[in-house]
Amino acid sequence: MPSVAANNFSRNTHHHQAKGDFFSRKQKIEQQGKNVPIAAVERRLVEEVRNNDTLIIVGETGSGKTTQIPHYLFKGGFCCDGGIIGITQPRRVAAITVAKHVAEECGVSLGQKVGYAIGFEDVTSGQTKIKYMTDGLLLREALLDPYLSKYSVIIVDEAHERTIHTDVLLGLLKNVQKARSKSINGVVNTERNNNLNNGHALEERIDNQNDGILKPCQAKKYSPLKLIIMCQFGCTSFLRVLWWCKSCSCSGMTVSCRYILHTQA
Ligand SMILES: Nc1ncnc2c1ncn2[C@@H]1O[C@H](COP(=O)(O)OP(=O)(O)OP(=O)(O)O)[C@@H](O)[C@H]1O
Repeated sequence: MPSVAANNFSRNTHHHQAKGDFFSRKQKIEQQGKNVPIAAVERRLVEEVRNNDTLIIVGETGSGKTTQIPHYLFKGGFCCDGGIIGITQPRRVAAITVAKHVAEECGVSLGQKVGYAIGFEDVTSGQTKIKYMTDGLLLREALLDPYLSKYSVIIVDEAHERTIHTDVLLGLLKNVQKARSKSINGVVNTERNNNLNNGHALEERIDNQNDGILKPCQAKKYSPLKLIIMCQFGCTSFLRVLWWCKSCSCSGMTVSCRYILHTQA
């Protein structure tokens, strides 16, 4: 029969081994987050979001768009005014697994700084700043809160999949963005828009024809909504119809991520 001392020794060894495993896994995950190609353009990316209300990000699969960009924006101060960063996924399982992975990478419990919401399952709290969800869920939220007022940034991921929810969401978000912008300025800032779009007024004309779905709120002022659409290479033509875009490449990357920039919807 093993002695008490031997039992204690074995328990301590197990405890230290588990602790060691935990820290080496944590280190590995943190390292993984730093090694993705998109990490090379973190500062540039945050700057682009700061300067543009709508950004279309095109990058290869695995370059780190889904897991890293929300965190970069959080660090860049996009939640400072109390707003949160919402990221939509076409599939429930993706929303859950990515949220778990990002929470682990940030070293927080799921449901605190990083959470997810799908169907009737809501793993978020008052502290949640990065929220992964299905695109259908965000559409449902828009029925209750048409201005999506709790979001400072909304990221539509996997837009190239063109699910009905994603397509409807893109149209809706464009309207929300415009209404929120009007609630502050009275008008959409077309001067900046047109300058950065090389003077193209086409989009503004199309918008005026479709105006009236969501009227700008007279009584309340909303902060501008930053909108980021993420998709894979070669799938942006439908977005160019919805938004008049100019494009620019980001140099110095090991795996290319192209940014197609747009100013304001
Ligand atoms: N749930 C997860 N579990 C473990 N590792 C993950 C998970 N999600 C992402 N990763 C890791 O993070 C890296 C970046 O993935 P991420 O999903 O951010 O890339 P992406 O550019 O958004 O790709 P995609 O366009 O396919 O969504 C991956 O290479 C993978 O190693």
